[in-house]
Amino acid sequence: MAAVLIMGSILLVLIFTLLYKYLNRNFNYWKSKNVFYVKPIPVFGNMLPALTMKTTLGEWLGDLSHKIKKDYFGIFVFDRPVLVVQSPKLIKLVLQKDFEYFQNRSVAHYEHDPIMSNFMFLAKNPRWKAVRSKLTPVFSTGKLKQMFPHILREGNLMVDYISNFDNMPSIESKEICAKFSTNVIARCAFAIDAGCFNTENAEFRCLGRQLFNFRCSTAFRLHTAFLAPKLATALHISFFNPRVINRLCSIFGEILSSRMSNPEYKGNDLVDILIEESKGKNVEFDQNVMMAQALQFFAAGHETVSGTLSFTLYELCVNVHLQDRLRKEIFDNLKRLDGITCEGVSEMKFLDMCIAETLRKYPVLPFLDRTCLRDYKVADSDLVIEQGMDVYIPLFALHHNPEFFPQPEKYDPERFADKSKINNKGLYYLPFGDGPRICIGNRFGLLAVKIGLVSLLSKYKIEATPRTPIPLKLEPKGVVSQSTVGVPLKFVPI
Ligand code: HEM
Repeated sequence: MAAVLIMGSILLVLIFTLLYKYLNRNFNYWKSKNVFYVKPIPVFGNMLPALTMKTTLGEWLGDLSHKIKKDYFGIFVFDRPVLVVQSPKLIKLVLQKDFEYFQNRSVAHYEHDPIMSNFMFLAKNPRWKAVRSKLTPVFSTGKLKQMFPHILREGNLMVDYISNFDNMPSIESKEICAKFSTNVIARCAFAIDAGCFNTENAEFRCLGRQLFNFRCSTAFRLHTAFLAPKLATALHISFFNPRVINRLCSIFGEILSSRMSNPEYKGNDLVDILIEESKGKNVEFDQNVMMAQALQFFAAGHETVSGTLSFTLYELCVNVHLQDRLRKEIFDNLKRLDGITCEGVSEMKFLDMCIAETLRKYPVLPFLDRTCLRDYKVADSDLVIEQGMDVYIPLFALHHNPEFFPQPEKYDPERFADKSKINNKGLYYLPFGDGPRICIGNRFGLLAVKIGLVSLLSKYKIEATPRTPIPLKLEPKGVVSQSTVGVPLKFVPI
């Protein structure tokens, strides 16, 4: 009996020792490379604050990078060494000049999944390049001009919709912005009416809500895809809820078939381009690739636009003098050009400055990620980024770094009065990323946010209510920047 107990104890100690060694096997990596690093703890590496949902991913990386004032440093995401790059010059090399080494994101890829493997955001080269070059024309200057009246119409519908709540002390403005952005994407990409302002729970809105809600399952999917990409790939943990994806596929499938069977109809939209690309000449561009792009635009477009719009409304109601200044610019412009026009919207400088400042304070993504494709020796440095190493560019931290943006918590559009002063010594302001993988929808997204703001501010004064959170807290379960409690505001007709 005693012998069995002794053997059992030895076995247990052996198992724990092996497990401990296994979990710590990579923790010598940065030391061996002579790179400054943050001391990890077994299993979690440096991830504990973000995993316990005490802080958002952006704030977590921000805390680390503000303490470590170095051009780059090593961290451990669980047991995986990752290089955090925060020198503007080095960021420029990674994103732009030496892009050939850093063409792919480190986020999970889904080769087994015919739709997800073709999502532009997730796709790896060479597939990414083929898809990106075909879809670039969707957002040409000419196409954006054609979209303008559609977006403006949705802006007017949003204003009408809010008039139903004129006497309400507080309404959830993020939800209204999301209805607007969903309608805009549906109209511009698929030439259909999502009907979010007609029906309270229109199907497109419900599906969009499910893609970025705060449920634990959504947080688990998105966090695993970004932070444990190998696990997500190996276990086929889908980036988005498969039920939502299946439903969207069936809706977009119907739209595509109906358009293909009616070739004389031209929507001047994403669907036209997808169909053109798929015509015989390009076997690579099959139904799945088309479907993936439709889904990609829906998923990427609505949360980004609605978030930026609602964060701007929030800051303008907290900083009333800025709201007054912006409204004056809008009124002057509308009076001079006799209404909201495409040229007028692009001329409004203070509008542009406000949105730039919103995107600084609330960047949509907490960090940009790239994987090094082959060993990369950093010029004038001892650093060699090895093949397979993941690189994080801490977007939120850079945007909140007092060295680049003094008093970073202050909402101050004046920072962008002279844009030539921004990113003049490398890259540190990156709301849309940069380089060949820069956001493909950036000009479209900005146009939609601008039209949304001009439509609202020309008709309503926006006020804080007792329910408006001051300061606003970001939701740790969200991978993109989202307020924990939405953005409740009061809209007072002018
Ligand atoms: C305010 C609005 C938006 C913001 C702040 C934003 C931000 C971003 C950021 C930070 C990236 C990563 C860039 C990088 O890694 O360098 C990205 C990528 C992307 N965005 Fe946006 N986005 C916005 C709107 C949109 C819209 C409206 C669409 C489409 C309708 C869109 C489609 C995409 C796609 C497809 C990618 C992946 C591009 C690639 O890998 O080549 N985005 N976006």
